[in-house]
Amino acid sequence: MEKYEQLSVIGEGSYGIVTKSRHKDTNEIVAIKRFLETEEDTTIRKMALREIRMLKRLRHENLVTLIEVFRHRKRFYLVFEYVAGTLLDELERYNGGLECEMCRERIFQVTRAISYCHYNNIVHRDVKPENVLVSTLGVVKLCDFGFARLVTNPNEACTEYVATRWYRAPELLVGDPHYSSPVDVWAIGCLFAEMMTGDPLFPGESDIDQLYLIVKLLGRPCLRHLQLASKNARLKTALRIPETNSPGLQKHFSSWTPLALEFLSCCLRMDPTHRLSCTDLLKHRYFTHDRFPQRFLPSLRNKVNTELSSPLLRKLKTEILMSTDKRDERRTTLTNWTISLKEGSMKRKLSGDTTASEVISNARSFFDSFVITSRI
Ligand SMILES: Nc1ncnc2c1ncn2[C@@H]1O[C@H](COP(=O)(O)OP(=O)(O)OP(=O)(O)O)[C@@H](O)[C@H]1O
Repeated sequence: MEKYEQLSVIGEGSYGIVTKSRHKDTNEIVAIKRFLETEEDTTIRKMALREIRMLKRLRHENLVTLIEVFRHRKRFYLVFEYVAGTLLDELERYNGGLECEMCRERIFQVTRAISYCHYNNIVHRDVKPENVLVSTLGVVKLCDFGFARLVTNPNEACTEYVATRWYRAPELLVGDPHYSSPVDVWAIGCLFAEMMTGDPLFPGESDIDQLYLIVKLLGRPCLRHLQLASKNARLKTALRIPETNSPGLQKHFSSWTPLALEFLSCCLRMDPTHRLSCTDLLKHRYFTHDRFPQRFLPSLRNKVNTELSSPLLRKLKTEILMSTDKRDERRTTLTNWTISLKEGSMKRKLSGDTTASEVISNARSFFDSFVITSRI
């Protein structure tokens, strides 16, 4: 801990505190998440270890980068690249909602980040504006994997958890133990509507009120969820709204373009099995009708490379340097390196004699996201 100087507190969560800090030797600005005492408290220990495990598995340009993890006086510390803003800041700054193209850029990146998590069998479970970090150039980096869960067996029951209510899917509100990745898709829909209008779509004051607001706009839950809700007298009251009174999204957002509306409705289907997957959302005409991904992705990659948040670059640089012959760790030019890159089942070996930033930009030109699997 001595190598970092704390500058300010950025966020205080239920399980710890996040500070903006400076690496004393390199002047690098980082965000450090310090968990509450982790030795004695098993919940916090589990939470910290879960977040570390998840973050180590995941590397993507739209996910926050974990630089290092250490323990000091019985606590876990997670050191992240520092990202200057959040979607919540943007929502506060742009009263009445973000400009349409900005909404599309933000939600596209959020969907990419979650699609990558789902591809790796990870459900984030706490997608909300505070957890969508946004860099100065507009690069989205999803953070907070404290609630994230690895799902390998779709029939496995999940434990109940307390994620932010306003973005909670109907299946969570009725206590369906078999929820999965569609809960993140629901949250994407809520986030999108909030970006477009500036107001939270379902600002429930209690779990019952939350379900009531959803049903009031979108109509009744699916049969399975109605059956689950019928076992709970309080939930039953939330569902006592005649179907004809639910205006639906089209009436509610009558000024939206048809494609934006259709995208939203694909996220906010009451039956989770009818919601689109993130992979399909990325192919939705809302994004593709004017070749937006083809224009946006190269510019995103440029931004990422420009920002190549020095922590990420330095971490990778150090990793690569450490695994070379260690002749001179200070030099920026690497010689005779070989790294294997892997994205999903695709593998590629790169070799050369160049700088670490070129290694990374080479890697990025081959893959959207990558993990370095071996280095010489
Ligand atoms: N790398 C970062 N750069 C800048 N800000 C960050 C970074 N990581 C987290 N934050 C800010 O700190 C807040 C709290 O972080 P995080 O959500 O990881 O902690 P938490 O204890 O799990 O909080 P919560 O109880 O809200 O889930 C985030 O919502 C975000 O606004």
